[in-house]
Amino acid sequence: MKENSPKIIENFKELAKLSDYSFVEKLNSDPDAKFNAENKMPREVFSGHYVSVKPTPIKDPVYISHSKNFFKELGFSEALIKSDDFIKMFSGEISKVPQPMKDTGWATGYALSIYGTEYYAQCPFQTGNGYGDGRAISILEAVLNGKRWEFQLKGAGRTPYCRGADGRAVLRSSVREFLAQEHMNSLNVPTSRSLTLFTSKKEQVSRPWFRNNSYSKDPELMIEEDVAITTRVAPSFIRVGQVELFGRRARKNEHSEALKELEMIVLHLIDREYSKEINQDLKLEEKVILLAKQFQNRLTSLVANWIRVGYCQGNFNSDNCAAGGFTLDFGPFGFIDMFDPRYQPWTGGGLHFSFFNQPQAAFENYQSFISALKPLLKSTPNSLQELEIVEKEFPKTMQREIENMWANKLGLDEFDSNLFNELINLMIETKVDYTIFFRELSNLPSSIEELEKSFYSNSFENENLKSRWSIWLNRWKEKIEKESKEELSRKMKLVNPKYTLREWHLVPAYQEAQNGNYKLVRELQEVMTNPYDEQSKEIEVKYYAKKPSDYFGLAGISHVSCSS
Ligand SMILES: Nc1ncnc2c1ncn2[C@@H]1O[C@H](COP(=O)(O)OP(=O)(O)OP(=O)(O)O)[C@@H](O)[C@H]1O
Ligand SMILES: [Mg+2]
Repeated sequence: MKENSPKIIENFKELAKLSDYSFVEKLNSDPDAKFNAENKMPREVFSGHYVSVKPTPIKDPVYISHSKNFFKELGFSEALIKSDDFIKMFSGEISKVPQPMKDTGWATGYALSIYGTEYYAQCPFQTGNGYGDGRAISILEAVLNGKRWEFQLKGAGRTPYCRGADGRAVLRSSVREFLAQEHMNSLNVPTSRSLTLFTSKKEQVSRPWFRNNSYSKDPELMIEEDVAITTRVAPSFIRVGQVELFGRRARKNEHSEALKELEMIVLHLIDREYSKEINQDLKLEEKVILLAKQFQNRLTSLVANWIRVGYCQGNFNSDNCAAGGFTLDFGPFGFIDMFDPRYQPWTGGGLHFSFFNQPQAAFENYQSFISALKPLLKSTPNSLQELEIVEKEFPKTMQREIENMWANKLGLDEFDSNLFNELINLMIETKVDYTIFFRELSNLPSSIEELEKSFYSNSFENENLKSRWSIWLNRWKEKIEKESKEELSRKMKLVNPKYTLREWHLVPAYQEAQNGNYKLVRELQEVMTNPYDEQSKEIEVKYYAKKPSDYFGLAGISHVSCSS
């Protein structure tokens, strides 16, 4: 028992000793950084994998929450969250950290493809050289209990990639990201992790938003919001877009080191995210093929998991797609209430990133990733061909993952397309609450009435619909009959969460936080980090509930216009 429990890091000095910045040391830094005093103005970054940037701290940081679970996993003592040095660091003040910690952070450039099309327009210089981490700054790498982690502040001020924006994140979006990220982990879906959440009452920034009780799809005014910094943690923050940036430069031979820099970032990605699966001694081309296969496995499994838990990443561009195959960027996200395959919570996102289109969006990102790898195989045509074969397998792999996921959600040994298609039709026609429906189904109901609490409309007035539901339920029951009832119900409840983080739960939590009351944020954190468990009656009444009808179509609840 003892051997497995992590070594506890009692204080900040011990944490400092464990820092180890191999990222910064192995990769190329932007050679122009030294000519720019602070690197906080938009400018083109032509080469190098990262730019050194000092974060801009938020003044008089106010603690809102930290992840107790993740502290435990890292071996962080709870005392750390009370330490002034720790609070300073994770609210952006790193100028006086003890060595070997570094007193500068780093931001990385990345490219943008939207649904597989390369974009340059979002870069202020129209070259792509000014696009990247505009407000995310990594500040620490450390090996903790044998595992390497990168710590990144979101909302820590301007970088060369800020494009003239303020480099800040507001309290609203930071509360959403902090909670959703931890929730995702507790749903057993791979994700970057939340460490801490701090706000400041001393700085406000403006964001486009809606009037109260508005139904507008477009933002109607600018509102002032307090700033905040969340720290997220992952083995790396390499995005598909980042590999693409170097892939594009190599393809166009933009400078003499371009191909070398692509190779470096790809090998680095393998080191950081795929070292277990890909042997160090293989040749470059073999590594590239394995990377393509492994990323395919992870990405397809990730998207199947998102659908399983009702999550929609409303802006699944290549720059929001982590090359390690985990969830990244909890901005324009939503957890679905009423089932609709076209659900898209973010008004800026478009239908191509809607709920059931996520597998296709993932494929587009995957193709962008593969294109970025191709320059590395120019001199090995056989490997290039093999890579293209792997690429073409994506839809099949995705299909397999999705079908397995549906089979598990329904407690079946095997996917049954007839049963599934009829269910989807019924769910759409009846307007069911996605989470409640599958959780109630996990109780193995004997009649369709037992599922009614997940229905938004009074469907049983429609005899035809009612009889179709009964037929469906009977057919489903025939399929599951072989198993022990208790065991099956238990298994289904492990994949069908009882609690998901709905927007109308988040709204009062961040609104109260804006007033200095963090009780709801902490309550939501507690509930949503145990999403599969039965919790108290009071919690059930409050959170295991359909979206109230007044909220349908309401701006800020049913859809968001600004995720930052
Ligand atoms: N307030 C801001 N100041 C500077 N840059 C910003 C700001 N908001 C967004 N950006 C940048 O705009 C780009 C697109 O934003 P997007 O909403 O996808 O990302 P994000 O939520 O900031 O960050 P991430 O993907 O790092 O979680 C990103 O490169 C991001 O860094
Ligand atoms: Mg983003």
